[in-house]
Amino acid sequence: MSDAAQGPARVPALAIEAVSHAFGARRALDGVSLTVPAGCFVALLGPNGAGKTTLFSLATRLYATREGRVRIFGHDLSRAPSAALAELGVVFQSRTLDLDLSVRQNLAYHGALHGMAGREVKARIAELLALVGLADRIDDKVRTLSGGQSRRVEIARALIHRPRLLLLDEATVGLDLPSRSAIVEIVRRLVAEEGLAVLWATHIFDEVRADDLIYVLDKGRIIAHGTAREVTGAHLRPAEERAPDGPTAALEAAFRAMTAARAEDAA
Ligand SMILES: Nc1ncnc2c1ncn2[C@@H]1O[C@H](COP(=O)(O)OP(=O)(O)OP(=O)(O)O)[C@@H](O)[C@H]1O
Repeated sequence: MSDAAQGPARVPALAIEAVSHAFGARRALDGVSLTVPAGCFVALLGPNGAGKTTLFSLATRLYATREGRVRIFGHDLSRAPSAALAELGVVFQSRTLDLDLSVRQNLAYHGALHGMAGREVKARIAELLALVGLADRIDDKVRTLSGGQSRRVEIARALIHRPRLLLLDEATVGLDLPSRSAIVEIVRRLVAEEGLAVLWATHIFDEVRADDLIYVLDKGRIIAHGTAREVTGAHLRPAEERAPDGPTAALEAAFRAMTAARAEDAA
């Protein structure tokens, strides 16, 4: 029996197993394994150059997986790419909306690419724009939107075909605090209310909550995983863990300690 046939409760939304990737002699990912359970928010934390975007490029089949395996709701991305990709929505790090088209046109184009019928696309656009709080901007050109608003349109676009897994690569980078909070809030609501599974790549610690599952990626390797609370506890002495600045500062301190220890080992 294939993994996809075992029933939704047991099959993870995303299962990355022992994936490696090299650009020439540079090994960007080295035996990375990571699981996003169905209906869960998982954060992928890593500094610049850790390999987050490379991992996303493999999980979206932008790059072929040569070493290891990627499965989306049990569908092997190499062997059954259509079934796997039908379950997947992606918000890439760089902006990809057409600035001279309206919000509606950008979304409708994407719906057509997924083979959705016109009436279905129209209803889905209305539903999604209400969800991201942009119903009143439907006929405005994307050029007239703020950075945070365009990001929200990109989230709506990624969800147009009703995927059950959403990958976001540093979706809040370059945004001010209120815009960042609004986006994190929308994504967390989708997880809580719609049962969406999310892999949220970031290097911003205050976007992670103590109960979130996190994976810490550094120089192409997963160096810690568990809940943020567990990872913080495992890598900090108790006095630091009780830092007055709270869990964000504790997580950041734990992260610095882990990556610094690896840098010393490598020296
Ligand atoms: N197309 C490429 N050609 C050569 N090397 C690359 C390429 N893309 C990434 N790399 C290298 O692979 C490593 C991982 O890069 P990647 O972009 O995946 O990291 P990242 O965690 O997404 O970083 P950032 O947060 O800065 O986007 C880096 O050393 C980078 O220089």
